[in-house]
Amino acid sequence: MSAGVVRLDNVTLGYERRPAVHHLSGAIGPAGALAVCGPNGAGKSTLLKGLAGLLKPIGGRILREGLTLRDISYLPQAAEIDLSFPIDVFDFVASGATRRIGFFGGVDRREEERAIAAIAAVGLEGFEDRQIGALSGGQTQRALFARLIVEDRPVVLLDEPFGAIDASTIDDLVKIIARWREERRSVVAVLHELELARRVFPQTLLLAREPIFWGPTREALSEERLAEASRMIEAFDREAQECRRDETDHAA
Ligand SMILES: Nc1ncnc2c1ncn2[C@@H]1O[C@H](COP(=O)(O)OP(=O)(O)OP(=O)(O)O)[C@@H](O)[C@H]1O
Repeated sequence: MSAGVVRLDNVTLGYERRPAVHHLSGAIGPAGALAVCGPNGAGKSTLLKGLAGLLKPIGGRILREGLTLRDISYLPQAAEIDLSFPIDVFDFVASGATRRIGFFGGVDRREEERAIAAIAAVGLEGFEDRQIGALSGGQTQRALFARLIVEDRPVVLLDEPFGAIDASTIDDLVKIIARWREERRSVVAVLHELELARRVFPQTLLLAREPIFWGPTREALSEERLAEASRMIEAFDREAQECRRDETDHAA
């Protein structure tokens, strides 16, 4: 699978016209593997939402060359995913085929086999009938990855896929990412685990509301650049606090 390219041209993303990330230019793919790192509040999740088409740029352009939004899988942060509805693991994983079979289409033998293979690939055999809401955090993440396998799209966006899961689950899911890379998909992952970024992703974007560095991971995650990112965010937070104080003063 040869993915197209997602190109960012001086992109600003934000909420209600308030910028959260700006001056971002670069390209992802084909078959790219990019870690997005940076302190809390750096704009990493905002960027992923922009790449997924959930947030329109308030400046600049995001171009999807040789791709449509339907070619992009997006796994939000765990806290944003509601898994309280009644569905078992098999049906949940098989629902990744919706784009191919439609909302009301039945899962045929071929799709059934895909779901079975995906469940095996993430190590969830034996859990097919378990309600999705009754899985542990690590098992849930495995099920979410299995659904991404069934989705079978050329670009995969992962927001903090390894938060609060144990080392053996991380190892298994890293293997899935390695397989996606062998299949020449593009993978973009927001990561707080810098060692994993160094191990798995050749390219890293270090973000602190604006790009600190976008390039080889070892260079992006140098001590100096990480310190610079922390300083930028601290300065930004200080400024924001002062602005809020101003607003309160004016209101008083
Ligand atoms: N829905 C929203 N409405 C308004 N502001 C938002 C919204 N989501 C995020 N923000 C703001 O945008 C900025 C960037 O947030 P974002 O969640 O993208 O950062 P992050 O790097 O992913 O942080 P973390 O590592 O803590 O998950 C923050 O100041 C945040 O408060």
